[in-house]
Amino acid sequence: MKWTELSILTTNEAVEAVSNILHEAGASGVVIEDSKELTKERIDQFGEIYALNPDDFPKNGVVVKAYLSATSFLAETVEEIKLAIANLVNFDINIGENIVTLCEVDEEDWATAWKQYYHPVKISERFTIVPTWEEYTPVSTDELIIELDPGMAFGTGTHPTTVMCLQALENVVSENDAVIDVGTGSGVLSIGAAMLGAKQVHALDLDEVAVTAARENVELNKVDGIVQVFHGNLLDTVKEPADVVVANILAEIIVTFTDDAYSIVKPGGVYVTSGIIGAKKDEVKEALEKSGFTIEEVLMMEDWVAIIARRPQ
Ligand SMILES: C[S@@+](CC[C@H](N)C(=O)[O-])C[C@H]1O[C@@H](n2cnc3c(N)ncnc32)[C@H](O)[C@@H]1O
Repeated sequence: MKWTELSILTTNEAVEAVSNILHEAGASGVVIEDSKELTKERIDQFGEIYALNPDDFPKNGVVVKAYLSATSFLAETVEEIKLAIANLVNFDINIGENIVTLCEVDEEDWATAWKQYYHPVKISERFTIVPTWEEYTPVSTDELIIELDPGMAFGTGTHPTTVMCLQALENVVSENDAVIDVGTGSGVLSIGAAMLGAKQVHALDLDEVAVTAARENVELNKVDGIVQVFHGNLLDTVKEPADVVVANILAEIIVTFTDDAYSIVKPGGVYVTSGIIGAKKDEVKEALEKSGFTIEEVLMMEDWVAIIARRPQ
């Protein structure tokens, strides 16, 4: 299958907004190439500094690449994207040079394009995420290793929202808990919950590609006796209450089902939400409180927020 790669040369300031526009326009994946990445010092678990190839990065600014299926209404979609990006200046966002280029790529090329940026990374007190194609030896005995091949599903495990969700799960999942993971993507949060001792995890996603990727990753991490992956829309098909529910989707979606989440979280249980950009924090907090949750903690990483809320006893 052919895909169209849309490259936008923009600024650091605009990168989240541009990525959101691309996601909303139906892009099946976004790759960010930041000129600053080249000068950042990176040290892996063993103290080795690894080098990146300068040819993969822009000289200045940030290139955001999105992949659109050739079957979509490409010309219209590209025009809408250009317009939405140009409109960002009305919100005082500097969009820099805003050079937009298009090229055609094979599925195989984009499915593997991001692999060069993806290495083992310790993302919390206990979790290290290891791509399936990398060798890794645990540093300590209580380290929990999640092996992942996200394929075309969201969830390399290293996005700030995923990292915050895993950190939150580390604190709230207890032995034998029942957990629900809404929008499981690569399955990373469900696998994490199972490794933390959950006795059953119900993972679901609207995207069939994610369902397949999550099932493969669940098997790879040998938690298939605990995690079951389903195709489904939000909590529509979930009947069993859970001790912990996690949803790393978008703020706009989270606010639409806080009542359903309240009904499915057991009294005293926890609801972890993320996928929330800083500007939407209060809107999500209000929706959660209106449904009856008590906000326990708000985590922040870069411009992203995760909220830990509890259903009172
Ligand atoms: C930001 S990704 C999070 C993936 C993963 N949980 C993580 O933390 O890395 C959001 C996921 O939610 C899924 N999603 C979006 N809308 C949904 C809906 N209405 N019902 C179920 N899943 C949905 C998307 O397909 C995507 O896989």
